[in-house]
Amino acid sequence: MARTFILVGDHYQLPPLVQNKEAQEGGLDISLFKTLSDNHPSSVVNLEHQYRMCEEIMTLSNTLIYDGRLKCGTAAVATRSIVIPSIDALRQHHHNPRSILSADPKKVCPGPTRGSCWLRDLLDPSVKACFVNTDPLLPLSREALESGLRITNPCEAKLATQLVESLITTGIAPTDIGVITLYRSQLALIKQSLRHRSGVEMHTADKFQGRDKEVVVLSLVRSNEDQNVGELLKDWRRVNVALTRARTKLLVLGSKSTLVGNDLLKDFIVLMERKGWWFDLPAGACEGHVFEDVQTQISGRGSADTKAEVDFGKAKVNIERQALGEGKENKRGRRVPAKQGKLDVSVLMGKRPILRDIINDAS
Ligand SMILES: Nc1ncnc2c1ncn2[C@@H]1O[C@H](COP(=O)(O)OP(=O)(O)OP(=O)(O)O)[C@@H](O)[C@H]1O
Repeated sequence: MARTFILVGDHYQLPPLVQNKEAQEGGLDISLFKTLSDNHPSSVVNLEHQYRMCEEIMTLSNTLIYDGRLKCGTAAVATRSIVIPSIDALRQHHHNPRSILSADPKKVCPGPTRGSCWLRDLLDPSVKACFVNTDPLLPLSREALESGLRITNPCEAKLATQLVESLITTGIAPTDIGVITLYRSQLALIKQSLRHRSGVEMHTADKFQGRDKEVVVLSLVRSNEDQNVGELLKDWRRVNVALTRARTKLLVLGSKSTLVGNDLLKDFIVLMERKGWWFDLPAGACEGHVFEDVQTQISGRGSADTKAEVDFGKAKVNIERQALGEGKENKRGRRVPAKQGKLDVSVLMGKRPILRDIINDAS
């Protein structure tokens, strides 16, 4: 037996998911690492230098979670910023004299000029950490409850898609881009609209743990009148993971008026406002630009293909049907209906909101 052992880890991030009730009651959802850290603080050594995030991005978790203990490993890490090879290419997401004829003149973005084009402003390399407030788009930016169970935010999905498309248009490699969201249903929506962008990694926060990307677009989803941020966002370890995956650019899409309903997220909002790392989207932001594929999926206005005139909600339903096997062909080429089991959600969930969110995440 060894006389000394060293455990390396970070109990400020998510622990393994323990679903078994007996195991939970026996305390197995608390890691050995956390137990030892809490009981023997004098034996803990903090590894303070990090080499992933520029200073602005590090400041978020440093202020909210790590009590200022983090430091950038080198000056180069602290000051790093994204290189956008051809910002002028954003022009191709703007209307030309012909396409403008079929657009709503009140919403059209006139050109990729700083201060008047939200995509240009957010893509600027000087924007390293930014809260992108969706409240000016209300009621369009409200969350939606699919089948009374799955939470999505179609407006945020559209904004995330446009940001990713713009990053790629301006020369960022798809493999340098990550999209993070809390809910699997929201992830399905974004994956559907970015299905042709195979290099972009899109995961829930839980699955992104341990990974990083040059740029991360984070969709927080929740936007409601009750200031209900949901159980997933209430776990500060999940928030910590989500805020620490980007190296040079982190764009957080969310509703200020909803997120201030939770103490930690309120602190986050206050910090972002105080730092000026804040962007209020202009009303009509979703419709001001030209995104061929996105437009056709969401509003059907982008092309003459009438088959594509489906809204985001239906697009999502389609992918879910594929996942269930519905509509697959059998050997004779006939369409076969999906096998469906019925789940009595009210019996399963009772009054347990955390379970509702976990089901959302796992479905
Ligand atoms: N000494 C170093 N010099 C330069 N880069 C480093 C160094 N150590 C780590 N990095 C970089 O920092 C990032 C984070 O490192 P790593 O994934 O090992 O950290 P971690 O503690 O496991 O992170 P997390 O648990 O938050 O995912 C990686 O992109 C890695 O390449």
